[in-house]
Amino acid sequence: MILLDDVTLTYPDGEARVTAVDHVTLEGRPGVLTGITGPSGSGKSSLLALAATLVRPDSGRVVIDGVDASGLDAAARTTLRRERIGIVFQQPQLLPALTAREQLCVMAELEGRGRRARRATVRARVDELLDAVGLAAQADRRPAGLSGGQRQRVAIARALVHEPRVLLVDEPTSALDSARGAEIMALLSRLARERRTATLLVTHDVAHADALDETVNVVDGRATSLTSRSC
Ligand SMILES: Nc1ncnc2c1ncn2[C@@H]1O[C@H](COP(=O)(O)OP(=O)(O)OP(=O)(O)O)[C@@H](O)[C@H]1O
Repeated sequence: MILLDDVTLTYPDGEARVTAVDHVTLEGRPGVLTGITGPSGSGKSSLLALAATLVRPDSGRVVIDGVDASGLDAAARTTLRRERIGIVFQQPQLLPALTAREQLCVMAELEGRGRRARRATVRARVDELLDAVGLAAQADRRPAGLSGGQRQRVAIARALVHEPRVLLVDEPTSALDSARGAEIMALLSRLARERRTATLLVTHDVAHADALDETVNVVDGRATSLTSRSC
């Protein structure tokens, strides 16, 4: 679970400061895909950066799985991030020389799982994830041999290698046509449900709102409305 509790974030702007996030409270619960929508400049990316513990709020708390990240130093926040948070960026950012399977294995090694777990265990986990994102047949392909949607699927699987409790996704459909975009949104919805990951997803694209369980609309740094599919 992730809770942004009454968070405010400002940036320096000449002699003054610009308020990017203004007293926002937002919760991501296990198994729930929560969308963050709003116009350009409204503060969506800043909210995601707060959730990722990449920046500290000026006020308010960011609580991840019961741990208040706002009180931690940079090293402890990095550990928290590496253990409990997965991030999918707008562009998949894959390494050109590595196959889909290797992209995930490298991440498993970086996260220390390669040392702790037997190689065969890591390989089984990586293959299970590639299967879960529909890429079992493409596991040995490099990024150049994959479509844009397939590359984004690799990035999603890679973000889940260390079994994070929280998944943060930034505009995952912006480089895809609407059919591929809808497939990625359906995949993220299914993964959130099946893996019980609290998923926060920034999107401009209202066309994909159906896949979201909840939507927080942000305008001028403030959360103006919350819609829930279950209501
Ligand atoms: N590093 C920064 N320094 C100064 N101001 C910033 C910085 N990052 C964002 N801002 C300002 O904070 C506000 C919110 O920006 P943010 O990028 O979070 O919005 P956004 O909704 O993600 O926009 P977009 O959809 O265009 O990516 C804007 O006024 C922006 O200009």
